[in-house]
Amino acid sequence: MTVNGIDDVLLVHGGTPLEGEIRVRGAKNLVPKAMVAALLGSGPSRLRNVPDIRDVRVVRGLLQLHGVTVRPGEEPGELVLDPSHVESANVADIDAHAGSSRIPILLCGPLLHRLGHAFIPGLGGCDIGGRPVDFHFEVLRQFGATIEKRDDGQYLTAPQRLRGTKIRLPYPSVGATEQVLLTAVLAEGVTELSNAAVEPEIEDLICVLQKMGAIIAMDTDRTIRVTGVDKLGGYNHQALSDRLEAASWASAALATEGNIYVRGAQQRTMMTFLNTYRKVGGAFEIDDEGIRFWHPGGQLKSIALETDVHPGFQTDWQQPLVVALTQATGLSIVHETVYESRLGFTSALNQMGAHIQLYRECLGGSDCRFGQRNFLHSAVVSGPTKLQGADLVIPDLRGGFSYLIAALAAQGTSRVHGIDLINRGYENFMEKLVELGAKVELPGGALV
Ligand SMILES: CC(=O)N[C@H]1[C@@H](OP(=O)(O)OP(=O)(O)OC[C@H]2O[C@@H](n3ccc(=O)[nH]c3=O)[C@H](O)[C@@H]2O)O[C@H](CO)[C@@H](O)[C@@H]1O
Ligand SMILES: C=C(OP(=O)(O)O)C(=O)O
Repeated sequence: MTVNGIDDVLLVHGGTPLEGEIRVRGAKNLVPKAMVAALLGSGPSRLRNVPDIRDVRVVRGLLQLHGVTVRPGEEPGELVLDPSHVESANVADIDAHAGSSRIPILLCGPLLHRLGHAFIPGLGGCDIGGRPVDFHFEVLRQFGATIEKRDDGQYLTAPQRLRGTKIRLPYPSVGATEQVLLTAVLAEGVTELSNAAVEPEIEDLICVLQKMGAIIAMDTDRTIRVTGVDKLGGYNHQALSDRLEAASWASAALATEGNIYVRGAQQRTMMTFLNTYRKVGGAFEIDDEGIRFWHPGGQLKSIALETDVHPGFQTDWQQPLVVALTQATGLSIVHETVYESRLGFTSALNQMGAHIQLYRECLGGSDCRFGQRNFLHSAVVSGPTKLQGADLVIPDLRGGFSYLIAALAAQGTSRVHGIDLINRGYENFMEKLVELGAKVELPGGALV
């Protein structure tokens, strides 16, 4: 594997606890959506705390193709997005963005409002399940859009102004909820969405839209009501920080017996993770600027863990924490209920010496959509096990970070292939590793 002609591999010499301080910035799962929201405004928007990750670069390119001017603002990490010239956009090169991320589908509503038509190329994102987008197209149809599937993507049109509607999602999908929000705000009349996702990144997107002039009410029962308005302005917003990246570093501290202060980590968005971390035996201390995570010594404890929609245990926290669970005493149970194929990454951990057995049954509590359907979506992790360095090929974003953690916790040297994928959602991760004292090398002995 090469990226720009350079071997896409990192040598990791394990066995050193990660110690020090790193900073997380705006959330990968909020910032690109807030950038898309800027398309809805009649004037420029300012987004602060933007991380330098590939998913942000992809959306920036997509918006520029559609005529949005995107430029750095006055402070570091600030973007100014001006959608004044969207009507004259030239989107001939949009195919270049096929397979790049999941965000293009969220352009549907804004483009239908602005142009009356949209073209959405094939989507990317992590290969952790089928990841259909049927809910998205169904809700767009309900708003009044027509959708035509062609070989190169989906063509959408809105013959008239989109109309508010009443929608119930079959599952509280994050993306489909965002699709409804970004479409309903400028639709005619009221939209009522039930069984909505209520992740903190969705609340933050609602804050962005409200700043633009939208009228959105959230009930306690997963119902969101949007009263459409005729026009929205720009926004000025500080993006919520990345609770998923923060939890990855917390898991790294635990698995390597280290101590990491994560500047930017927020208690409010990480409560469920923090409870689980404490049950496993991890220690943390919260202050106004961030959270310190560390291994307090002694044995870690096995737990039963089930991923779920918010406020449950977020699925993107699962893979990094599983590496720490290989170091806990006894049998841990992990039931993945959000993605049917998010445990495949464990086979490489077994090659390193872990004992993780996968099951088709729903283990550890409730039945989920994947029970009795032949998906290996439950795991039993027995520990503690000593890990040995190995040759690892990164399968997906969080799986990739998990392999880095495993390699850092292992004895000996690992070659981790495909590391560029991690740049999709972790800002400057190699520099951060070095700051934390990790012994990592690029091929040929180059220092990171
Ligand atoms: C860029 C981004 O924000 N990604 C996040 C987002 O992904 P994303 O928005 O893609 O995830 P969803 O919440 O939509 O998916 C949840 C489940 O719903 C299913 N589904 C979804 C849509 C649909 O039309 N049909 C359907 O069946 C999916 O296959 C999956 O099983 O939320 C996930 C759940 O918190 C996170 O893991 C991802 O990190
Ligand atoms: C699954 C993830 O992201 P995406 O939806 O962008 O693939 C993730 O961030 O772990």
